[in-house]
Amino acid sequence: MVCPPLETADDPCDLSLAEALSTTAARADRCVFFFDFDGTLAPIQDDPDAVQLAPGVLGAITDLAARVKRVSLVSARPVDFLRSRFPGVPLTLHGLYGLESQYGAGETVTYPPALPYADVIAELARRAERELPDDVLVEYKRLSVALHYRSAPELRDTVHAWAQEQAGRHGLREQEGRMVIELKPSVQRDKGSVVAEEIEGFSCAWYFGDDLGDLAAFRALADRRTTHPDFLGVRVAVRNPETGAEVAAAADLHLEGPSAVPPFLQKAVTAL
Ligand SMILES: O=P(O)(O)OC[C@H]1O[C@H](O[C@H]2O[C@H](CO)[C@@H](O)[C@H](O)[C@H]2O)[C@H](O)[C@@H](O)[C@@H]1O
Repeated sequence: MVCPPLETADDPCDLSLAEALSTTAARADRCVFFFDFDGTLAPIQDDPDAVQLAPGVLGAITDLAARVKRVSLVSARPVDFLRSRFPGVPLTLHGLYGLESQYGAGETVTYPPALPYADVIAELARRAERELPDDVLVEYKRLSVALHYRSAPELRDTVHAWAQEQAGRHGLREQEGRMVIELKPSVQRDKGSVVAEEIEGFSCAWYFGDDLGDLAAFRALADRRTTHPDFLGVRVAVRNPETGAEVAAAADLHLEGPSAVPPFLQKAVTAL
């Protein structure tokens, strides 16, 4: 565990941040850095389409990508959206919780078991527009649909009940997030399986996340540390008032929001 730099740890740490960075530097060619997108690299806004990177993120991620073996985004956003925010940066992109991926400049590939769900998801998005109150924002993403209640938090129970019923009826999975619930295919693919797959062959990985969907990725790093004691896995929680406590409790290190990520990365790049 890495000692949190921003607060006193309850548990004794067996690795300081300085040691984690020096170990990472020694293994930079076998190290991968993972980042969630919303709430981690970009501040939360009411309108998902309007979201932009926090100042300094583009430069910091570009610099980091030149120093370590791989930088990957692991997000619930579609790959095309992620690419639009990082034009020309050499990243591996995992969108829709890993249901689609783009490796380098290659084509976007879809996780095949999810494809049969495309029609039901499209129909569900249309029904959500008709059946849910106008204040619920329906974000259709080809293989999943996000039902946002950020502008009307009092609708949370209504939205959750609708989602639960539809999930049961169509054999879908629910994924809760920050003022949102998503319906997605019932397949064995999430941020945890993406990370578990990617870290094969690496001896070092960092994961930065802020939301409940990121907990599976944190667990993948912890599991790897259990089976490979020499593996360096660092879980970084980006704090927020919504899901922050649960995510922070599972992390080794805490940052105070997306704006704290670029200065932290620039320090890391200098250390590497
Ligand atoms: O895995 P992520 O990259 O963190 O994506 C999770 C969800 O992020 C977006 O929703 C969240 O951010 C919105 C824009 O700031 C905000 O309005 C919303 O309340 C948040 O839940 C995105 O729109 C969703 O599709 C993602 O599932």
